[in-house]
Amino acid sequence: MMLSLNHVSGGYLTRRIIRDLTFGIHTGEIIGLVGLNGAGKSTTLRHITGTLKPMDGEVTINNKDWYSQRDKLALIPDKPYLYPNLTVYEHFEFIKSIYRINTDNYLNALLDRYLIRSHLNKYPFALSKGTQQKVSIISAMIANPTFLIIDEPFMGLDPRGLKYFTEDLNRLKREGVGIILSTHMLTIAEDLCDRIIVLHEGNQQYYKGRSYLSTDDFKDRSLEDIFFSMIEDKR
Ligand SMILES: Nc1ncnc2c1ncn2[C@@H]1O[C@H](COP(=O)(O)OP(=O)(O)OP(=O)(O)O)[C@@H](O)[C@H]1O
Repeated sequence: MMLSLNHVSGGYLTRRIIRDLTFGIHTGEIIGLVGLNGAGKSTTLRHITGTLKPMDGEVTINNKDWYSQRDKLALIPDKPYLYPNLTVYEHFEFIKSIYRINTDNYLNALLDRYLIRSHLNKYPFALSKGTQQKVSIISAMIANPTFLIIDEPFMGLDPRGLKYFTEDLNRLKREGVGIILSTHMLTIAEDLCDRIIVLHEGNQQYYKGRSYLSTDDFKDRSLEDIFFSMIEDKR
């Protein structure tokens, strides 16, 4: 199964932020999206999750229109969006009811893994930022998505949470989930991602492992090195 962006341009009202993006996310792979502040990473992800409609082009899942396939997507946003009037426990119950899923074993395992059990009866305002982030991560995982869309997930996590989260992303990939994640953490992206898209001033460039897909110029150079050469060249 594949989620595809076909010549997608878009932005806000009349302001075009991303231009002519064309790439696919296969199930069982992790794609990284990197770029400077304001490059359009979150805007790209908002087009994938349907929060924004493309001005041109289209987003499809397995060649079907996005809308009919939207239950295959889950989002971990950069700022956790938790319902203020629900406790953590009620939050998970709500997710289970709207996705009509019974994932209690999985949920229980994740509660222990992310140390959330002692927070189950708390409301979001009483949680630390990182704990809110973990609730958001678990909510997306128990929805059993085919494609997981993640916006800068690493910032608020403690080292333990970060370790388990990166392990979980690799596990989900092995289980056949397609993942796209935006991040500023280049070294994590390089370790985790099968392919990386560098967004810069509306352009997309690909980087895979240590070999650049279309030219020899980038062979054997780190993502950080390539990233800086891409953005500094264009100043
Ligand atoms: N809701 C919005 N309304 C209008 N313009 C917006 C909105 N959100 C973002 N923008 C603009 O779109 C451009 C791209 O922003 P976006 O948040 O996609 O960048 P980003 O690559 O995710 O940045 P960061 O690394 O800082 O998170 C910026 O110029 C920003 O000002």
